[in-house]
Amino acid sequence: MTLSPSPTYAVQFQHISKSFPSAQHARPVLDQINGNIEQGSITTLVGPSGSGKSTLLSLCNLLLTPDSGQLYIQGKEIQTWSITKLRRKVGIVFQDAPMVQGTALYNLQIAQRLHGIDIGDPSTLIEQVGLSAHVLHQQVQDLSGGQKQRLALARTLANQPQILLLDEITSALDPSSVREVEQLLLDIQRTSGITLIWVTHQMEQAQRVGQQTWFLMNGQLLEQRPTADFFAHPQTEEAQRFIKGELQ
Ligand SMILES: Nc1ncnc2c1ncn2[C@@H]1O[C@H](COP(=O)(O)OP(=O)(O)OP(=O)(O)O)[C@@H](O)[C@H]1O
Repeated sequence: MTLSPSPTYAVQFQHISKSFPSAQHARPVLDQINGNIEQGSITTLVGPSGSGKSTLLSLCNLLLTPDSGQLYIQGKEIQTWSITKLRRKVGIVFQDAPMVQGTALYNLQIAQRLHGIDIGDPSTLIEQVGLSAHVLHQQVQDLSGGQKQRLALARTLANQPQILLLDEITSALDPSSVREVEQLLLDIQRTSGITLIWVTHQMEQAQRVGQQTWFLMNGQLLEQRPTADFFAHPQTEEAQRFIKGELQ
């Protein structure tokens, strides 16, 4: 493991720990996490419910801060980033994309209105995520789940992030929309070289999209391996049980 910060890595975790004082259990939610995520790679984060996956993602754009350890984004210590620059560089999309009442266009332009960020041509953005431009004038409450999730993606991509954090983004979609959103992200990743860090509960998805897989359990990073190796030959008993579906 590289201990000195390196810009060849999108993200480096060094001895990262995190607890929530309000949590009922005493153990840390993340316990001494060490690992590097290469620029332009796709890493799937898997593990039982409550293992710390979302917390790990939230540290990467300072929605949360670690209690201890060092976290580097593109070789630069995360606390030394300006929050605006960091949030543009490191985008995040959640399962339930928060939308405000109004048209798709109104939602797409939120960053432009709030922060004066030029998002470019809205039609180009919306077409990039596989929606036709007429959707821009529809009310968001009239969009399907898949369309809303694509809109959320377009809104995040408007900032031209270099790292994209995806938290269970397809778990509310029907199977065909799941595959479409996956393909869309893989295409975007291939053409732009963006780094994807993708939390998923769907093991087939973790295998389809991942190049590397990190397995978390009880706040510990128990395995970090090429995805195919991880699923074919899990090394820890915990991962073996998890892959068999014995741990949820
Ligand atoms: N803001 C918070 N305050 C207190 N405890 C929290 C908070 N956020 C998360 N936790 C706790 O931290 C632990 C890890 O949560 P986290 O959401 O990171 O897990 P996860 O692996 O993403 O789970 P899931 O797969 O169910 O989404 C859980 O025990 C959760 O209850």
